[in-house]
Amino acid sequence: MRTAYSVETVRAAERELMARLPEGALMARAAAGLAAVCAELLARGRGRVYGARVVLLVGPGDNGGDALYAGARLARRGAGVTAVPMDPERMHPGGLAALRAAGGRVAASVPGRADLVVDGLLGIGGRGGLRPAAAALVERIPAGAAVVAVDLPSGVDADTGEVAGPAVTADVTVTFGAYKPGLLTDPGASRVGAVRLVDIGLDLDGAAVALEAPQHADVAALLPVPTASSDKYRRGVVGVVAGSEQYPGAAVLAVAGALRGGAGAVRYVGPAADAVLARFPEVLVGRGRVQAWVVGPGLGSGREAEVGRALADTDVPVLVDADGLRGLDAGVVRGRRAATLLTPHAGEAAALLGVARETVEAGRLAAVRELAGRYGAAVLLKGSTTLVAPGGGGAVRVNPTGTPWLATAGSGDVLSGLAGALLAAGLGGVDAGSAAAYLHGLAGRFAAGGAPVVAQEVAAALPRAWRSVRD
Ligand SMILES: NC(=O)C1=CN([C@@H]2O[C@H](COP(=O)(O)OP(=O)(O)OC[C@H]3O[C@@H](n4cnc5c(N)ncnc54)[C@H](OP(=O)(O)O)[C@@H]3O)[C@@H](O)[C@H]2O)[C@@H](O)CC1
Ligand SMILES: [K+]
Repeated sequence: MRTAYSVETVRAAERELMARLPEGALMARAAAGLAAVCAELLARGRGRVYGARVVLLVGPGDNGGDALYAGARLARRGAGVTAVPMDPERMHPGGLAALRAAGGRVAASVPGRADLVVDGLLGIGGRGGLRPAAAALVERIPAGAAVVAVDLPSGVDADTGEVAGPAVTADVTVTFGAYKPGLLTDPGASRVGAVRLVDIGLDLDGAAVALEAPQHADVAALLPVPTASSDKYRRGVVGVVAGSEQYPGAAVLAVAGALRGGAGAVRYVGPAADAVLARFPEVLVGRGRVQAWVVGPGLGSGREAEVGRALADTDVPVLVDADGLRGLDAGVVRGRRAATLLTPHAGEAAALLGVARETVEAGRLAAVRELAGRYGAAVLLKGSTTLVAPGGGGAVRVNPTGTPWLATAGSGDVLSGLAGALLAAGLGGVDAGSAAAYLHGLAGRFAAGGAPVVAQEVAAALPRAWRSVRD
């Protein structure tokens, strides 16, 4: 897992380490790592550091201090380094002295041309939207310059990824000690560019993880593999309650996802059986015993009783998606014994929370946590960065795979079927949701290959995604 920690946790680890080290040691480590990445970028872009034009945007705190010390290192290697302060009266004194001693200069405004801009305005001490003095500097970042953010892009909230107003968009973010949730969660995540983690010696073993991003090996360890003694019932039967006369395709796509999710069998319940069977003759039709239900894709309106019936099967895991989420009763969900996984997109999450869609989009992490808490269930919030929160609180999973091409009709139906199959195989709600999102994202990338993709191609690419994870 790639793990991210809250600012509070990082600060506590920092205090503990600082108490054991000489003053300035941590900042020196941070600045050395930052300067190394900057030098690498300059060498890649223009062949050498010597003679490069480097601009430092310098905030009033330690984030600015990191930038100044790194700037001093680049100046010593022959770069022309100009520091532009947000507030000329408040600059890290030691960093400023180091930069000056190395031949760097301070200017009141951002030069019109630069090879590299180092964003040292705000780090984990930033609060709320950028104040005007900071925003004015960000607006003047010269076009064509590579932008390196120090710790995180200024204007991005470290704990939530929220972006209130202007913010830096970086090519590379050099972060210290640990990932911060805001680097992995949109809208912040789309501002960070490539993230480089610099080890400064923080000890976070045993600290509470705020957000975790599974990697191939984590997902491989979760995926069910049939053994010699497996039969179709042991592998899990997933029941799919989906589709309507108006939306028969949703049933076909949810079943397609379920079939490729490792279930022993898929049982379909609903009015689109002909369409499902025409496509997948291996599907069982009609009610019967299942190890998990997927209920909701393409149901249309007026089918609440079917959702209620699935949820009433309290010993069997249930995934509720799309139309199934409408008017979902939190009391019923909380009363279930087996896992429940809710898979809303931002609009559905907003309806459940009684807020505007924009509120969910702007604060995805808060929204998914709130929903999971209210329903006491795992919640998978679909979107540019898919998040999965556990019902009982704790680390939220963020999906690192995926592609914007997946924002296509029916893609969510495939995901539901896939996650349902993993529930049927015995995975818990968070594991099933996050493993499904991971495979679905990879399949989307494979199917798209940089071109538009349709949902059935995503389902068809799922076996390749499984293989790539298990390799
Ligand atoms: N963690 C670690 O182990 C290590 C951390 N290190 C580094 O320290 C950084 C944290 O430094 P930090 O605590 O000094 O805070 P920082 O981010 O510089 O900002 C605070 C200043 O910003 C201001 N300000 C706030 N909000 C604002 C806004 N919206 N718009 C404008 N201004 C705003 C605020 O002003 P005030 O509220 O005081 O008026 C205050 O002056 C961290 O990110 C990393 O880079 C490394 O050196 C070593 C190891
Ligand atoms: K920054």
